[in-house]
Formats: sequence, structure tokens, C-alpha cells
Amino acid sequence: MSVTSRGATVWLTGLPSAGKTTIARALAGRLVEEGHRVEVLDGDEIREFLSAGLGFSREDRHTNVRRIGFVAELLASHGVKALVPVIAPYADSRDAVRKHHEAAGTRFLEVHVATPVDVCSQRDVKGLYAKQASGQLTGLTGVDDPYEVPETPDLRIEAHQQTVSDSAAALHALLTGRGLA
Ligand SMILES: Nc1ncnc2c1ncn2[C@@H]1O[C@H](COP(=O)(O)OS(=O)(=O)O)[C@@H](OP(=O)(O)O)[C@H]1O
Ligand SMILES: Nc1ncnc2c1ncn2[C@@H]1O[C@H](COP(=O)(O)OP(=O)(O)O)[C@@H](O)[C@H]1O
Repeated sequence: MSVTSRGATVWLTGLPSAGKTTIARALAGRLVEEGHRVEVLDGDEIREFLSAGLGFSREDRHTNVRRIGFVAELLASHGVKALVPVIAPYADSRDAVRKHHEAAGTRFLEVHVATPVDVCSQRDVKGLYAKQASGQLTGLTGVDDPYEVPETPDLRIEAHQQTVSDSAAALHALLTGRGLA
């Protein structure tokens, strides 16, 4: 089987505004150019459709992450590189997704986009950190809601210390090293 037809889920976990989506899309562009089939399962889009009605409680986040993991595995099992830029703040949810993939014999890579909260809050792409600071929002991941840092990710990207293109290249190298690119 060629590397382009080997499916895998690549989960990019990290805080809001860490750069998960930006890096996933940069990697996706490169993989598509090389002939891979790629889907980016973006958290916001999923929450509008597949997870409509779910909030940000621990239980709802767990449900959201497991649903996304289910869809990613289906795609990956059919030869797609499923790139998932979704916060997934709880280790047990991420483990459940990993186990689901292992049970199906589908590759799963966990990537921690480790941008620190002070950098994320300065970027504040969606204005969530400002809302939290002014009391209009509570339960923001990394501020007043938990983010359990992955202990042994397949790759940890210090994304604030390098360019988007460097981060995408590091991810691509991970895939190459695992026989997936
Ligand atoms: N309270 C709170 N905490 C964290 N994030 C919040 C919250 N409210 C809204 N958002 C926005 O929701 C986007 C999607 O979240 P996810 O589905 O990735 O989150 S989770 O894995 O279910 O925790 C997430 O997208 P990203 O910024 O792309 O990470 C946030 O912008
Ligand atoms: N080195 C970098 N790596 C990734 N994103 C960066 C970097 N420097 C600045 N950014 C910007 O930070 C923002 C990250 O937003 P986004 O990718 O939507 O984050 P997330 O999906 O983690 O919420 C984007 O506007 C991106 O252009």
C-alpha cells in the first residue's frame, strides 16, 4: 500500500488560539499536493452540525470528542488523513479515542500544540479570552476550565517558537517517520 493511501487520524490538541486549525490546514495543503486524501474536522464546524446542542461542560466536551473520534476513525479506515484541530482538554477523552482507533486497527497520532496561554490570550482569535476577562464567559479552557496537558504525545509542537510552515513541516516529518507520508 502506498503512503498516500494509508489512512490515519492526526489529532491536534491545545488551547483556543494555539494554532491548531492554522497548522492543520497548512499540513492539509501539503498532503493534498502530494496526492493524499485529507479531511480537516474543524471543532467549530463539527459543533454547528454533528455536535449541535452540546456545550462546554466536561460531559459535553467528552461526548463531542468521542463523536469526532468516531468520524475520524471511519475516514481514516478508508484511507483518509483525518486532521482534527479540536481542543480535547481531557486525557480520558483522548485515551478513549485512541483506544477506539486501536480496537479498529487504525492509526492515531496525538499532537500537542503547546502554545502557552499568555500567547493564546494575546492572539484571542475569537475574542473568548477578552470575554472571559470581562466576565461575559466562564469555563474557558486553560483559564478557568481544565486543560490536561498530554504526557506522552506523539509530537509536541512549541508552535509559538516557530513559523506555521515549520510546525507543518514537523508534523509532516512525523507522518513520514511513521510510514504515513
Ligand atoms: N468555554 C469555552 N472553552 C473552550 N472553547 C470554547 C469555549 N466557548 C467557545 N469555544 C470555542 O469552541 C471551539 C470548539 O471547541 P472544541 O470542540 O474544539 O472543544 S472541546 O474539545 O469540545 O473542548 C473552540 O475553538 P478553537 O478556538 O478553534 O479551539 C473555541 O473557539
Ligand atoms: N507560529 C504560529 N503558529 C500558529 N499560528 C500562529 C502563529 N503565529 C501566529 N499565529 C496565528 O494564531 C492564530 C491561531 O488561530 P487558530 O489556528 O484558529 O487556533 P486554534 O485552532 O488553536 O484555536 C491564527 O490567526 C494564526 O495566524
